[in-house]
Amino acid sequence: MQPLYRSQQTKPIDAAAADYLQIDSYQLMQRAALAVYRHLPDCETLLVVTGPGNNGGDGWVLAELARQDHKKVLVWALQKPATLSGDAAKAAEDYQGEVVYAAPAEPDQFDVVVDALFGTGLSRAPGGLYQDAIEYINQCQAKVLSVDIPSGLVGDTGVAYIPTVQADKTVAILNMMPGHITADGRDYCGELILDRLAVPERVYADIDPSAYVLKQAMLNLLKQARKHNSHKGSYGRLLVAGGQHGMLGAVLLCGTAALVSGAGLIQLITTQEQAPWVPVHRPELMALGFTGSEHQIHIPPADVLILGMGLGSSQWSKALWQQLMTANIPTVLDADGLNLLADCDEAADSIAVMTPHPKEAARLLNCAVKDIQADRIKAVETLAKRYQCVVVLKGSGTIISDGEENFICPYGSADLATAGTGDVLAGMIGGLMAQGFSALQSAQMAVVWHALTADHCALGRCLTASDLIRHLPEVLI
Ligand SMILES: NC(=O)C1=CN([C@@H]2O[C@H](COP(=O)(O)OP(=O)(O)OC[C@H]3O[C@@H](n4cnc5c(N)ncnc54)[C@H](OP(=O)(O)O)[C@@H]3O)[C@@H](O)[C@H]2O)[C@@H](O)CC1
Ligand SMILES: Nc1ncnc2c1ncn2[C@@H]1O[C@H](COP(=O)(O)OP(=O)(O)O)[C@@H](O)[C@H]1O
Ligand SMILES: [K+]
Repeated sequence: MQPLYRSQQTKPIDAAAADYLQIDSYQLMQRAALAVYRHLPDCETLLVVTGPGNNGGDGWVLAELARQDHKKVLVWALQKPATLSGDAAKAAEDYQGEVVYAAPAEPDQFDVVVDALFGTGLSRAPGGLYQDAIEYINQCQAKVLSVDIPSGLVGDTGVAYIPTVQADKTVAILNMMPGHITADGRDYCGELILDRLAVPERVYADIDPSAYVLKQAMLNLLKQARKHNSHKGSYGRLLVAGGQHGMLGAVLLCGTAALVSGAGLIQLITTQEQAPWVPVHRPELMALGFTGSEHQIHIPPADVLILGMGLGSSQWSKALWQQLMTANIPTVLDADGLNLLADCDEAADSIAVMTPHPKEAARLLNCAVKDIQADRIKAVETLAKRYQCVVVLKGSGTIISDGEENFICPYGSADLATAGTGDVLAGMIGGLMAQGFSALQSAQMAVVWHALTADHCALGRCLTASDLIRHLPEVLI
């Protein structure tokens, strides 16, 4: 799996790469700039906007390459060459073309704008001249190519400062960062290309990544899952509990998704009044009614429990939650199941996977949603360590953690931002666990499958949860 590194880790990576290639850091910068130059869209005229560090250095080198390639190039230097240091100073010195120190008039004279303002060294929100430059770039009609990462986007977290360069294409050099694909990342990078400068991954094998990128190939495991000589009992017994009065849909979506994901036998637990309606909506699903606090539920044998979708927070909800959480069944905890957990101090040993969206994660960690989004990896890791389970932090660039390693999903889109798609995801995770996949594998495969289904449908508008379930099998063909 493709590793993702934090900004602090990029210096040792650069050093290891230079060492492997037996070149110095300036030659590495030249290679980086050439790599980016090769990904430049077809153009005659380009503006290269350079900043104070080595990202700017890449820009100066690229500008000279373009000049030698007979393009009409203009460098807009936010920092005067005399005040640059190290490789960036050398790069500026080697540039033989035209330079300006203020915003060029007629921004539409350029076919392409190269954003070489900030890379991994961004340390705060761009202000003053830098803010003006980013706003200028964003107003240009030209195609925008960002060197390494769009300026203003924080590589470690994917938080986009206001303003951040809105790139059409981003060429990441040597390594990718979590911020390229989680939180705001995918809204700013445009087409994302990684150029490893022909340095094999093993060269930085001793540098621990911050996370890994999940891959479509994970789903191959699913295609091999069914033996000829098997029966429904081979694919597990699953309980799906939730759906207080008026919320039957949540458990129905979850149970149906588990069914389509291949679980053998599925039983829904909902209110006494709603239970008879379950097979009317979906004949393959069995149902059990829970009347309330006085009712000691007879819990059927089960390999996995999915708890919380539409569960609510009433007395009925709490009583059902309490009984099921102490039933010692490996549990996928979602939605209100998580909110009830946030309200109690009890240990919850049976939780195998939890699937919070940022608001649910914020309740569990007793902080604000913006604190979760400010560092999604830290949040998911903290939850995984605290609850000793696999945690799936949903949203753009869903992150999975088992407390040891983190995995980010590069697929999916805001087409999934619609009621009930989270219930579907919980059902898929539980459905895969019932078939014998580990909690981590199930979370990884379900997240990828769920997101790829949205990409496969590519509606560019809301994908309803029911349609999502209907299209799931198409991704496995
Ligand atoms: N090392 C190598 O061998 C290679 C590196 N490569 C390239 O180098 C890039 C990393 O370079 P880098 O470390 O110099 O960081 P970079 O992002 O250019 O800027 C840091 C400067 O910006 C400043 N600054 C930060 N935020 C600011 C703000 N809001 N407003 C104003 N200023 C702000 C910051 O100042 P400070 O925070 O110290 O005050 C510092 O002066 C990397 O992304 C890749 O493109 C490739 O060529 C491959 C070989
Ligand atoms: N912008 C987005 N990009 C990618 N996936 C998204 C986006 N918005 C929502 N999703 C996905 O859609 C699902 C929504 O889940 P959730 O918020 O729990 O909804 P619900 O509770 O209504 O089922 C999650 O899997 C989430 O990752
Ligand atoms: K940049």
